Amino acid sequence: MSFESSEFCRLDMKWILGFGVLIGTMGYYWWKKSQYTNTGASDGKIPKGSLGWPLIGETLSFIACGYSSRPVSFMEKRRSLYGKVFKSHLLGRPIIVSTDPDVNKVVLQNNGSIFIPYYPKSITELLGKSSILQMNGSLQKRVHGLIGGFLRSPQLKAKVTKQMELSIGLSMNTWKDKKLIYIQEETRNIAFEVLVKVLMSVNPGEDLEFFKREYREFIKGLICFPIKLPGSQLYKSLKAKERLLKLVRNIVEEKKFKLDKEGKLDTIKDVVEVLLCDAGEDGNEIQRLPLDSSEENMELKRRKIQLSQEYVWTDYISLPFTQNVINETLRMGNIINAVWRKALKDIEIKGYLIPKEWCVLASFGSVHMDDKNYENPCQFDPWRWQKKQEQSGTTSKNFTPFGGGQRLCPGLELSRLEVSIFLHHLVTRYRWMAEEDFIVNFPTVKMKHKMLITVTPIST
Ligand code: HEM
Repeated sequence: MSFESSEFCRLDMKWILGFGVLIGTMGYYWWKKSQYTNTGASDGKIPKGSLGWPLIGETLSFIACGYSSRPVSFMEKRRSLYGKVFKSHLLGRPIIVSTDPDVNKVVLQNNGSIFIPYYPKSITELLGKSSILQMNGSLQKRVHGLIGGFLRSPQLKAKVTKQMELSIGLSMNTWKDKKLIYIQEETRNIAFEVLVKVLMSVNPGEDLEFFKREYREFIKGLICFPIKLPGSQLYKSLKAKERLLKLVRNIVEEKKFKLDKEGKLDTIKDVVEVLLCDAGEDGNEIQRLPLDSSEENMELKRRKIQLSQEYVWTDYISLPFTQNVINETLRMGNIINAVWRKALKDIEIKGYLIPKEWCVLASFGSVHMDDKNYENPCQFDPWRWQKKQEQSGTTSKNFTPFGGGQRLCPGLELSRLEVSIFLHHLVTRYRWMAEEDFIVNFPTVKMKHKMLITVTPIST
């Protein structure tokens, strides 16, 4: 290439680059402006906030806060700048973030008609189109009703209780010799075993180990960059899902074959059978005991031994202080810290406009960790729940670990029951000292060092 032509090329490149930057900047400002003004008649009422950088918006600080020990700091910072409801741009979408319990309540209560679930792409890719979180209208209601009816049924709870006792017994019997226990691993294994049993009647063995292994890989991709190339986390998780589905399909086919052959099932054993038979049962009332001290678990155990009685599932959830401990754990743990929705039409809540097609992030974590709703929110204080009835700040709109409205978690009672059983056997069999540890919130909530404890058996 001659001097002139390479010089021309350099000049040309400068022009192209300069032009590119100009177009890019104009595009950015046009794009930003359009996000403020594309709402026609309702212009000007969109909550305040920043849309951040083109394309990535404020995603990087959102994720960085998620990895920190205080994931709600992303919300807190913006709440102090713009108010309880603010605008942002996350994971490729303009979004309205609500840390206001009243707004969250309206979002939860208007499922289907105004808001539909709208989770990040990695989640929807992994859960797939047939996930209940992607169902709407009458189909969602029907599937929710079937699953909920089954999960709340006293028969299932009785069965889960026996299984939990068995699993916990096997696990805790080995603790005497170990002394050092990774409590997170133990509880995860127990909960997983019981869940897979409840869903598909899978017993300990090769299949269960396969489920555990693949599920671990699957869950890693729930919040990640939505890139499906070989080697990426999403790709690996999708492959794990394929392998999981293959096994699930085999299990369902076997059950179907049996059902077709025999015409009906004598007893319904798991969620898959509920869905195949399309039948469910309603839950019953829980009797609460008047005790309210931390000794209640010991008291229950002594009573059971004295009367030579077996535990029934209602025993475990009748202990009010234990329920307070679980409430407080759910409040601070924020396992599901927010739900994601999309507005089907323009809607105004408390003076905030949520334009059609915009995404809404109803942040439960921010409400649970707000000192306006909970005094000293960073302090683990189960006693606060004893005053719950009198405290105006601790009403149900301020406590939504299981969501609300039509999509209220159907596994709510079962989860609480499982934790109650575990806590009962833990506090009545062992004393423990915990090593220092802290919560990691991304991509799922867990303890950084798997929560190591040193246990000492107690005699009763
Ligand atoms: C501590 C444990 C759990 C927590 C914190 C939790 C939390 C939640 C939340 C917040 C939602 C609402 C999602 C939304 O509105 O978009 C939900 C939905 C759901 N949960 Fe749970 N959950 C737990 C355990 C379980 C268990 C054990 C099961 C089943 C055995 C379960 C099954 C479901 C289902 C099927 C839905 C979808 C309901 C629908 O969209 O109609 N959950 N859960």
